[in-house]
Amino acid sequence: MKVPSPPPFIESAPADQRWPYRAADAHKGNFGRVLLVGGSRGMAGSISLSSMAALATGSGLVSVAIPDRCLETVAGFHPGVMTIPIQDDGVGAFGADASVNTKPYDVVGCGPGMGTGAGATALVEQLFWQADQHRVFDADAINIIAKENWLHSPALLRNSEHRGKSTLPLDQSTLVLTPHPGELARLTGVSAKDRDAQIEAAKSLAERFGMTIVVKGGPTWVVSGELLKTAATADVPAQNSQGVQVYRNRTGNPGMATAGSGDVLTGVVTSLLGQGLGAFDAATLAVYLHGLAGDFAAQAIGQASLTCREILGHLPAAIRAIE
Ligand SMILES: NC(=O)C1=CN([C@@H]2O[C@H](COP(=O)(O)OP(=O)(O)OC[C@H]3O[C@@H](n4cnc5c(N)ncnc54)[C@H](O)[C@@H]3O)[C@@H](O)[C@H]2O)[C@@H](O)CC1
Ligand SMILES: Nc1ncnc2c1ncn2[C@@H]1O[C@H](COP(=O)(O)OP(=O)(O)O)[C@@H](O)[C@H]1O
Ligand SMILES: [Mg+2]
Repeated sequence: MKVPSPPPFIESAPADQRWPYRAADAHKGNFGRVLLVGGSRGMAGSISLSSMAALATGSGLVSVAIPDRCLETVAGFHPGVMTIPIQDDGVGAFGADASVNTKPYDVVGCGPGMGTGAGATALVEQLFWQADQHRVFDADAINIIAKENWLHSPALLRNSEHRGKSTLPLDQSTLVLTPHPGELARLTGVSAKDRDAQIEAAKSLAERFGMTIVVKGGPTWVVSGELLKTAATADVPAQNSQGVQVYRNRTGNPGMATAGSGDVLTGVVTSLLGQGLGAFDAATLAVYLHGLAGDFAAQAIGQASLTCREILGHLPAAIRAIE
């Protein structure tokens, strides 16, 4: 099989034509069963924002797995979101033996507001292994990978022996990471002040593991090794010299530098993966749409007053603009 050549650097949004089509006889099962994992007492809003963003961008069914003590809080945000209580450590974080059944879902988004304690670490480790399923890791899921040094010493994964494997699956083409510059600095060791070096470090990870990385900021970049690893699963090995796919987003504004705005993005990326887009397509369309919603929100109320609520509230207008 011929290894696909990487697309050229994409300057403008390629996203406009790619909104998932809705057939006349469609039902909710056609648009993705989404699971979001995260939250803790004090940061229940984060994962709730992700869940509402998933619903607002077309997901058919959205469930949120949260520490038991947060269930009523999260359930109160949106009546369309289902909640799954997970073992609690007694004070509103995931308990040390926390685990989650991901089988019924098409995609899992994980990380916002979950902290980096024992239970959160156990959940992220579980999900890290499940490379046969699309996953989005944000915030504390990324912080945990960095803290545990799993990308650089995958054998450190504590459950390795139980799974009969000694190292992390090197094909992580189903994984999307959405770090802000602080999280990317923890993951790569490259300072958040050196944007160019951060993007290069993200490209190296994308190339090595096939993963897709959304390097958030103004502007946001998406780098992806998805095609390389997809090619590697056929009858030829990955030819990493082919390079990674790179996209620079052109929507968004500094008004989006406000708490919870990244949590909304996590929900949008997860939603689009659940609707059948590949990792690179889902990530690029999500950042484009999220930025456009932020631009509409800024037009409506100004950058200073912009909050995560307004980004969420303008997602429908952003979708209408690109449909
Ligand atoms: N409503 C909620 O419950 C919210 C919960 N959140 C959660 O709060 C926890 C901590 O996340 P935070 O992101 O606040 O904290 P972090 O400590 O991860 O990030 C903040 C630090 O990262 C660096 N940083 C971030 N963006 C940067 C940029 N654009 N350029 C340079 N440096 C940058 C800065 O050093 C900054 O002090 C996570 O679990 C997160 O999901 C946040 O998502 C905010 C909303
Ligand atoms: N100056 C900026 N210009 C454009 N977008 C920005 C800017 N600052 C932040 N954003 C966007 O806002 C979001 C912030 O994400 P993050 O820091 O994870 O927020 P939180 O964790 O509070 O939800 C990202 O999508 C990022 O691209
Ligand atoms: Mg964040």
